Amino acid sequence: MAKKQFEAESKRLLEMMINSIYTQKEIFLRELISNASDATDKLYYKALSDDSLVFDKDHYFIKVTPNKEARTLTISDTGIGMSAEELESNLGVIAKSGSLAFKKANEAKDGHDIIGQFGVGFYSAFMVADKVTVISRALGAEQAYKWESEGADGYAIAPAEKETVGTDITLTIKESTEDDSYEEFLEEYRLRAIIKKYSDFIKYPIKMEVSSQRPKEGSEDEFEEVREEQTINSMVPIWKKNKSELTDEDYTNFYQEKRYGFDKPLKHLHISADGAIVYNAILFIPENTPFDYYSKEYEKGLELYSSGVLIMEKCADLLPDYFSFVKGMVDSEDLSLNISREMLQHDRQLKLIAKNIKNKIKSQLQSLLKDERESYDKFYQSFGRQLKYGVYSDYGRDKDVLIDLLLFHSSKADKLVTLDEYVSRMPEEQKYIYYATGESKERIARLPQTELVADKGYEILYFTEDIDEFAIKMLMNYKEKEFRSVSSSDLGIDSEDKDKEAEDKAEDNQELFAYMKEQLAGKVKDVKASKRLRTHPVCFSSEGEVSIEMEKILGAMPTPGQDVKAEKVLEINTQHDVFHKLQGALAGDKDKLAVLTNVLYNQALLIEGLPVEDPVQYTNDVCKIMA
Ligand SMILES: Nc1ncnc2c1ncn2[C@@H]1O[C@H](COP(=O)(O)OP(=O)(O)OP(=O)(O)O)[C@@H](O)[C@H]1O
Repeated sequence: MAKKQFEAESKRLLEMMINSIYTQKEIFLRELISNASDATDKLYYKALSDDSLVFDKDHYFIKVTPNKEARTLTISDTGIGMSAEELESNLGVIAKSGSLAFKKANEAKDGHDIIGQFGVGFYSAFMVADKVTVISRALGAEQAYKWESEGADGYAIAPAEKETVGTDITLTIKESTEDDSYEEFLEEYRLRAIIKKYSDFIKYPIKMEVSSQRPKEGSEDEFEEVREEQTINSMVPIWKKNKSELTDEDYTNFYQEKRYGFDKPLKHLHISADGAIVYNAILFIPENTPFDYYSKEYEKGLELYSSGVLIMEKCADLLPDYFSFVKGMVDSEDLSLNISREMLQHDRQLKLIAKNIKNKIKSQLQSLLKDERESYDKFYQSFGRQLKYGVYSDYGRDKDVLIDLLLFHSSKADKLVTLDEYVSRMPEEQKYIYYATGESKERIARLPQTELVADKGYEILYFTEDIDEFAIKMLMNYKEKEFRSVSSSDLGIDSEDKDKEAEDKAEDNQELFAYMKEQLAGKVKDVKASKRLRTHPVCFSSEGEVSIEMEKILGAMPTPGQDVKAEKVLEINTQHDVFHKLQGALAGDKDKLAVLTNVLYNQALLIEGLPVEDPVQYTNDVCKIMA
């Protein structure tokens, strides 16, 4: 059977190309500037093997010239140019990349990276132009040629005049419609912004004539507008510079110029990786929490460059959620781009980079914690909560990465402590890592439930954020020491006398506790003599997985029908005077016992920061006692 070639309907293909590949029109400029840069790189390569050519980088530039009256935008370069045949084959055949062919023929790899590879970027000009005119003179040729096209209808090539080697591409910008404005592509400020955004690190100067204000000659306070040619791009990417040449100030300037944040970076990381995957990255840990950081509006991600050209403004896949505060950029020549350069074809390389970056950030944070504790504390103030969310989310999948980066308030230190610090100073007989939850350190320190643990001289971690206890539940233990809430029914503390005493009291006071329990039916699971209270009369402890703090947090969430309750146990201090009142009331005045029970129950609620269920009843009961 005879084999036939597919026929591409070029017109349709061009239309599809123009209208469906790119999501943003502005990238046409990136594509044309990248082509101009490739054309100049080709001269450089030629000079490597041709002694008659001298390549002096300073002689080459790219120029962008808008002309509002004529509605044109011209991109000129001093690169290698194209002959009539090259115009025909490179611009007349969609998906034919002269640049890719050139790159393959010149395997040299020394930082002059040819950008083009798909052979389609040029046609993106038709997204904003009705007509594209290319005038080009090839290196070594006397005659220049003009290629002109109005898009799908085809193109024409004819001899033309051009004094110097290189290419001028002139776009006749489309008229604006109701939906789309094209005028912006003739505006100086807009062109400058697009160049800065995508092509800032093109290694040849991108020049444009711009207006600026200058003090008038002979006058101190008068200014005049002048037109002058300026180089818009920074050219040398800071990440390609030698680390030893760069100061902290250089990095801070880069951070601010790139508008990664309005603050100063707390720390930077400069990575030049050339292992399994080659990439450069500059990453920043910001000093302050961005105002929208803990909201769903916040978008994580790093800028992604391929050979110095911006591909994606926020590549989310490069950062795990728990490090979403990190800002910065990654540049790699090893990425498999898709045709629009807006996405990556397959993400093996990206996954490798992301993994590498994650490890680097973690080690950076670890050394900050070890060597610059004050800075780490500052960082933790801003982003510690995110690390704790990281421990909790995905069923604790990443807890091992994060566990040593966590800090908590403590009963024994003015500053935040790590779990390692806590465990390393635990007395030998201490079984658990104790924690207590509450609104603030001060309030937690006053909680009756902490009395026994504190009396024992054990350190207590103070959990002041909603996420703390949830994260700890996910961790379960640290260095084989289990976490235990000071409110839990079993504190694992041997206080035999107390235990015995409480058991005897329970025995003796069975009737009293049973009566109180009945009074509080549906509200508490049990009423019993406390082993943990020393001076306070009453408190709650909880049984089961849900703590009282968790009940509060879950109760405050706007999820209807989610009524998760802790199993509360009302603990009574049998050493306290009020206990004798209870005993007396059981024998003589049941009504009074009911009043006392209700008041004690509500007091336990108040201590926990839970709402009193019936404030009128409660105050009336208090008054009954007072009267
Ligand atoms: N300014 C220029 N000077 C010299 N040659 C050019 C110029 N612009 C385009 N070309 C030639 O035209 C070819 C097609 O350009 P086009 O932008 O469509 O694709 P590309 O740059 O090769 O690939 P990509 O689609 O990845 O950008 C280029 O490969 C190059 O050979």
